[in-house]
Formats: sequence, C-alpha cells, structure tokens
Amino acid sequence: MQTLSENRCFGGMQGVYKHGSNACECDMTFGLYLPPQAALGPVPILWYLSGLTCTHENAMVKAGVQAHAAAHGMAVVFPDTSPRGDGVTDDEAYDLGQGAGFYVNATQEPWAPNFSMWDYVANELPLLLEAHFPVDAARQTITGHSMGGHGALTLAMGLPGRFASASAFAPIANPSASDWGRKQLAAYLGPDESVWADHDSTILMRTKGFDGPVLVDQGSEDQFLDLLKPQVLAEAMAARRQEGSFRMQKGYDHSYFFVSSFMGDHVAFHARALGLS
Ligand SMILES: N[C@@H](CCC(=O)N[C@@H](CS)C(=O)NCC(=O)O)C(=O)O
Repeated sequence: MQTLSENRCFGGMQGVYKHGSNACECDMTFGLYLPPQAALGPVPILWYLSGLTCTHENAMVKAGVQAHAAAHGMAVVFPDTSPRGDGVTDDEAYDLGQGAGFYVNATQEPWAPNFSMWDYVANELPLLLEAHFPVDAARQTITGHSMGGHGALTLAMGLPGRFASASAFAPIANPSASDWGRKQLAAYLGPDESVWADHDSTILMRTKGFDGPVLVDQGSEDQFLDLLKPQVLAEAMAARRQEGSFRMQKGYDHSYFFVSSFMGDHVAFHARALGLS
C-alpha cells in the first residue's frame, strides 16, 4: 500500500492511500480520516460512499465530516466509486462505468473483470483497513450520498450484523424503477430483474428491513427527485415499521451544500448507535 498524502486535520490525520485491489483487478485509491482518539487505540469506522462522477476526493474535501468524526472519535473511510485506469472498461456516459460502479459485483461483459465494488467495500477494503490502521471492524456504521446512499442502504441490509446503523443523503432509493439504475443494473447484472432486488433499497426495505436505526435526509429542491424516488423508500420504511427517520429538508438541493449541512446530525446519529454518546 502506498501513502499518497497525509494531512493533519482536527487533531487527527486525513490520509489518501493507493493499493492493488484483487476485487477490482486494478489500483484503487481511498481516503481515510483517523480522529485524534486513534492514537490511543482502535476506533469505530464510518463508511462514506459517494455518488455518480465522484472519486474518493469529493466527500473528503466537501462533506465537512472530519470535525464531527474527531468530536466523536470515529474513523471515516472514503472509497472510490468504481475501478479506474486505462485498462478498465468505461462508457462515455457519466452514469455508467468509471465513476459509476453502483456498489455491485458485475456479472456481465465487459464489466465483470473489474467492476466488483460490492466485494471491494464489503470484504477487501475492511480487511486492508484492519491490517494497516487502528480501526475496530467490530464497530462499523455506513452512510452515503445519491448512488452512495443506495450503496450504504443496500450494503447495510445485505450484510446483517455488520453495521450498527445506516444513513443516507438523497439516496437513489429505487434504482430498479429509475433511469438512475435500470440502465446500470442491466449492464452490470444482466436482464433478469430478480437479481437486481438485492441492490434496491426500497425492495430490501419491503422484504427484510435493517436491524438497527436508519436515517435518511432528502432535499425538497433536489434537481434529481424524479430519479431518486425517495417517496417509495419512505413508504417502505413506514410499512415495515423500520426504526429510524426519513426527513424532507425544505429548500435543499442535491449538492454537497446539502450533505455538509446535515453531516453533523448523521455522525451524531451513528455515534449514538455505537454507544459513543
Ligand atoms: N453530472 C450529473 C450529476 C452528477 C451528480 O450530481 N453527482 C453527485 C452525486 S449523484 C455528486 O456528488 N457530484 C460531485 C460533486 O458534487 O462533487 C448531471 O449533471 O446530471
């Protein structure tokens, strides 16, 4: 593993690291914020999964999460959103291929060799983090924005017992019924829609729910509301009696100005679920 940068940040360290990934069969870059408490022993992990067009960097520099993570003593991981590089398949559309991995393991050509973001986030990266940094994999929580909100909710419901709590900012809530989803799930997973269900948080909420608290924030002026479909997720949460909250935030759009405005609430929510506060 190679250190690309390390910067002191709110008493802890914001690092960026690169490593050869077996899951994605290419080099992968991720950000990791370690709070000051990591100097004393292993700290819990908050995963932040980013949205379409993002790398590890967007949330790291714009979500304003480090101050809150330092206050609560949590590490924050910022994985990339897809495999990358000259040898990795891409598409000219911004919402397919590099920058748009959708947190699935592709089974279809030409994507299958590299696009295994589910395995990368669920299996490979946690082991790498535990081996190299003072983090406690027994205490994990997860959040994300847009495509990353979709990833956070589907990983949380798909890996029962892994995460103490799950949250999302403007998640792609029902991808199998959206143009942000149908094209990508068909490309990565093939035409059989029954296979897509494990990657649709509304369907997972209807069929199994999450064994822990869930927090979803959505801006009422989000320019992508028709693609995100928050209302069906909110309905599914109510129908399941899912512990948690769905909050419609008046006047907010889809940007990181929205994400950063509510980041403090999300970190405090995860800290409570972990018993840190
Ligand atoms: N470029 C796309 C939208 C992409 C987009 O809004 N991406 C969000 C996540 S879905 C994002 O975080 N963009 C990067 C950023 O704001 O830093 C479009 O114009 O339709």
